[in-house]
Amino acid sequence: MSLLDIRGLTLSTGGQTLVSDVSFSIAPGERLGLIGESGSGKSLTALATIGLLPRGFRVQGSIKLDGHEVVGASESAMIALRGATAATVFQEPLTALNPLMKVGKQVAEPVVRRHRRAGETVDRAAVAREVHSLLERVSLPDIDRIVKSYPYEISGGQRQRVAIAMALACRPKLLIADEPTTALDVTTQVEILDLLSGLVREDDMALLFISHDLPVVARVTENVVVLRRGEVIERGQVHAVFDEPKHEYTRSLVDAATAFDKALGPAR
Ligand SMILES: Nc1ncnc2c1ncn2[C@@H]1O[C@H](COP(=O)(O)OP(=O)(O)OP(=O)(O)O)[C@@H](O)[C@H]1O
Repeated sequence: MSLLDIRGLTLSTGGQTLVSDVSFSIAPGERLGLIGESGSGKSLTALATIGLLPRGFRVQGSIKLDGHEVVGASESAMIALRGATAATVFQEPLTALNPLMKVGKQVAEPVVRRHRRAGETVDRAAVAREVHSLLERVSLPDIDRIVKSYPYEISGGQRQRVAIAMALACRPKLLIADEPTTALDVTTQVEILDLLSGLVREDDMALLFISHDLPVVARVTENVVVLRRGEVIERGQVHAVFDEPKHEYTRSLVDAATAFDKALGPAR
C-alpha cells in the first residue's frame, strides 16, 4: 500500500483552478521530488496533503495518507496524522519556530507529544537527553549553547537544522520538505541537503521533496513529478528526467539549473 496516494487532486479558489487533476503516490521509504517553477502549485499540493490549505479552497479528488482520507477529514483527525504520519520542514525555518521560546524547549515539545501519544510517561531528564541526541543527529555544534538560545541567536542554517530535528522528533513515516534550502546560501544548502538525505535513509522515512530546482531534487530523491501551472506534465526516475527531459518545460528547468548544479559539486 502507498503511504501517500493522491488521485485527481484539483484545488480551486475564487473561480480559479490552481491545481488540476494531479495524481501521484509515494511508497513507504520512497523519495519523490515535486518540481516546477514558482506558482506551479507545489506548495498548495503539500498543504492539501496535511490538511492545511488556506480558507476558501475547494478540494476535489482524493488524498490518502497512510490509508486515511485527508479530503474532508475533520481537524481532529488531521491533528492525529500531522507529525506522527507526516511531518514538515518549510523554506523559512522561522515559520516553524517560536521566536520567544528557547530552542531546547521547542525541540522538547514534539518529543513529549510523541511519548504522550504512545501512552508513555517521560521525565525531564529523558526528554533533555532525547533533545540533545536529536540536535546531535542534525550535526549542530555547541549543543549546550544552542538549547539555551532563542531562534534569532543562531544562524539560518542552524535554524533549519533545528526545524529538521523537530520533524525527526515526531518519527514520521513521511517527511514533507518544501524548499527547505532555498533561503540559505549555496554551501549551507549543500550541507542541509546531504544531511536530510542521510537522515531519511537512516530512518527509512519516505520523502516528498519540493523544489523549483531539478539538481537539488536529483541530489535527494529517486523519482520526480514535474508540475506546470498546476498540472503534471512529466514524471519518472529523476536521472532519466534530468538526462532526457521529454517536455520542453522540463528541459528549460534543466538548462536553467546547470550553473547551480556545478556549484553543488558531486553528491555524497
Ligand atoms: N491563498 C491563496 N489564494 C489564492 N491563490 C493562491 C493562494 N495560495 C497560492 N495561490 C496561487 O496558487 C498558485 C500556486 O501556488 P503555490 O504556492 O502552490 O506555488 P509553488 O509552486 O509552491 O510556488 P513557489 O515555488 O513560489 O512556492 C499560485 O499562482 C499562487 O499565486
